[in-house]
Amino acid sequence: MTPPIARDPDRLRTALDQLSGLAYTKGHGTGNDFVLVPDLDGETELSPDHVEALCDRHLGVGADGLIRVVGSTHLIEGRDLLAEHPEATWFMDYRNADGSVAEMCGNGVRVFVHYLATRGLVDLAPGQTLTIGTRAGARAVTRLEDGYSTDMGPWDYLDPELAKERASDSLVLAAGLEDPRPALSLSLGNPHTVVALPDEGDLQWLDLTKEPNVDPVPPNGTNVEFVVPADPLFHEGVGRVQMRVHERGVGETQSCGTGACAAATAVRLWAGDRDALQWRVGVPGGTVGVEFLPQPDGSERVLLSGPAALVFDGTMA
Ligand SMILES: N[C@@H](CCC[C@H](N)C(=O)O)C(=O)O
Repeated sequence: MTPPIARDPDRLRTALDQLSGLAYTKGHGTGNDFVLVPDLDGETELSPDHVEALCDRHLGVGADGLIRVVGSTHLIEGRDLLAEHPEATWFMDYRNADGSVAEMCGNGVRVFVHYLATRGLVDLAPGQTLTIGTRAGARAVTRLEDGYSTDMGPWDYLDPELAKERASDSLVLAAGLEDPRPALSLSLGNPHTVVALPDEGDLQWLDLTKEPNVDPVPPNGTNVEFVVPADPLFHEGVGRVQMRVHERGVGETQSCGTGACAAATAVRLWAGDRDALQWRVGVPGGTVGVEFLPQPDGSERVLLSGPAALVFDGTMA
């Protein structure tokens, strides 16, 4: 991640000048906010500088990430996916605020589908499901009365060799913690490293303006989730976790959907309770639901549910 002090305002201003006339929509899922750029026919080239400038909270629109709304036939990753999933005709081209590409965004996928549904680009009534393309593969998103539920695919250990029989595979030190703490790295299509803290006081006092130190750092970097399991952990059969997150390519965000799935997965593994299928994960921007669906081959698919909102439309001056 680029340290704020290294920001180059001239480079970002130049990038913004090149985007004059660009239409966008601002949206969010539990406070994880995005600039959505409709590019239905794949005609808009967005460089890392363009993305960084649009996401800049001082010079641009401001967001944790950018989502290009594009037909799957208009990018290589989309065309590759269409061969196996011809129904995935829309592609969520997601980028982090620093301009880097990420495989998946759990909150973004709901906001993306909400955009398609409310702008009349797809017909999607509550109860109906739409499959969309992402760099982590096809994802089925079901519209609910009050939000969306996404089949995020199976969770996995980031490094199955290292982690399978162990509760942790790395150490994480963050500003506000006295000592490095054990952590477990998981994949939800993108990489996550989950760290448990003893209580909510520890969570509140973390300073996530600085990037946490992960040792060893996974090959493609990682999002870091700090979690506090509720006490008692279960209420009416639902597991409860509070979380803060430092996202790869962004910094601290109000919420991270894939991160919430990783947090529930790690806490469930640590609790040793594979029968606990329903979880609620509290984040600074709200609450999301996580459900595990055991599969005949022993894997478990993860369902993520939560709200999606569009806030305003704009055009770059
Ligand atoms: N906020 C997202 C995750 C976005 C990508 C992440 N920063 C990465 O680089 O993997 C979510 O809701 O999942």
